[in-house]
Amino acid sequence: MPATLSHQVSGPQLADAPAVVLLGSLGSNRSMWDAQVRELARDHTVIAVDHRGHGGSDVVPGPCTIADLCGDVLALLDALGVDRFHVVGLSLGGAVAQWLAVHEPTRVRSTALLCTAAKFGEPSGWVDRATAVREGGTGAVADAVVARWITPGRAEEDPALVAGLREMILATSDEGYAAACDALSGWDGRADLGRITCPTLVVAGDEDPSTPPDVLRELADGIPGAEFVTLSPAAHVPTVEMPERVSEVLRAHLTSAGPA
Ligand SMILES: O=C(O)CC1=CCC(=O)O1
Repeated sequence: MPATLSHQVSGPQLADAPAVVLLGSLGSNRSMWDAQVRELARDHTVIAVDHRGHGGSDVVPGPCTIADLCGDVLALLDALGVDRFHVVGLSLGGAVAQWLAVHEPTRVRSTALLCTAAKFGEPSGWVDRATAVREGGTGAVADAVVARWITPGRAEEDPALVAGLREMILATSDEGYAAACDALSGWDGRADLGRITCPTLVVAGDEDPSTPPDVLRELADGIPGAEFVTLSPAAHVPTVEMPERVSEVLRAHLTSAGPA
């Protein structure tokens, strides 16, 4: 049964305005896309979404899979009357975007995969993180996670940005966060990458310790015709660290992918 997802629809809601779905990382909410929403909503219907257990979305107790998260997004889009869409996903959101591109090829117009992976390391790391959060809450991991989101140089210059991101993680439901870790532990999309046929952009952060550029390069190499861009200086969440550059790269991708 799909979860009801908190979301924000921005921009022209006309039949001819292409829809763009924005899906964020583990422990985030849709405010991580605020800058990109402002830019892209000038001429797209932008749907920024909170994953289940994140932001204002339903919390569904117990483990889930990437396919479950995709089912939530598809149910939301069906309810909004959106048939075809571009999907932009960062990290966890990028796994959801990959799955959608593989399994819903007639609906997905293009994908942009930011700071993500076809497999996020060994499953045991995610099982351990899920246990840590179920036992100690998101506070048990927040400092370590936020240190990977922003480059050390930027974190030193902008402690308010770091504090805001930490709050975002702390505001995520403990069970929602842990369930998303379960989804990441079971995620391995490597065998399916060749089935992604839509225009695809892959974006790396040059200082991303979670999904370093070689992981993104491997992802791009597995997807026929994928374009690859590295942002610098950027860690795991460039949408907040270098928002204008991310908006520019996404606009160029959406323009070249076209509405069809
Ligand atoms: O939280 C992290 O360590 C990085 C990450 C992996 C998947 C995701 O969404 O964030």
